[in-house]
Amino acid sequence: MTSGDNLRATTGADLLALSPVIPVVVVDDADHAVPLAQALLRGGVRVIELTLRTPAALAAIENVAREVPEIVIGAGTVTAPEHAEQAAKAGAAFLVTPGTTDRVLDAADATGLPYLPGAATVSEVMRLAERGLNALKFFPAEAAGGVDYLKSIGGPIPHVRFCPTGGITPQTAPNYLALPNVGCVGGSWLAPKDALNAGDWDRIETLAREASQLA
Ligand SMILES: O=C(O)C(=O)C[C@H](O)[C@H](O)COP(=O)(O)O
Repeated sequence: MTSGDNLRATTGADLLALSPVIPVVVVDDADHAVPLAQALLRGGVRVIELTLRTPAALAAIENVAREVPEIVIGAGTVTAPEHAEQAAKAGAAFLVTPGTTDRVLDAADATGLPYLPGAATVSEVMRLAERGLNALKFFPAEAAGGVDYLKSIGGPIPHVRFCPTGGITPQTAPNYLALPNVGCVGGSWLAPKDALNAGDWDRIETLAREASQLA
């Protein structure tokens, strides 16, 4: 990973080091993506995960990759093999999956991009580690057992590190970030739907600034 304006991630471990919080964003309007990315950057957050949950997502990724090169743009909600290729074509610099299947992993590998595969159980974590994947998304973090669960995984499997995501808040994030096997957390709270729809970029900048200072 390099720093400054060329901040990039080449491995899963790099992805965990980009920011204390990876904003997980659902965009309904591709035109929101560029001002959103700019607001996150002003707030000190240099990474964004745009979920492939909406028809606007791929165009949104394309817009950010083209117009805001200073931010590291990733595609989330990669739940099918074809999503990986589509996201890479749109300009995504990394991929995130909520869970894993062999076909999705193969497709993610084929893009050559770094990615965070999702896992929620010890066996899933072990299977991914066998494949050499040691930087994972822990999803759904709160529902699957939260901080205590992750702490327990760190006993037998200390070399795997996580980006827990799902149900995390600005209040609970520091508890996760204090664990040695957590590199960052993911959260949608940085880009609330009402702020996006209202074009309230100042609010998003403020939320980003607060998140970037969590450690
Ligand atoms: O879409 C995906 O790929 C997911 O895996 C789910 C998201 O990461 C969470 O929905 C974000 O969770 P919240 O911060 O609780 O809103």
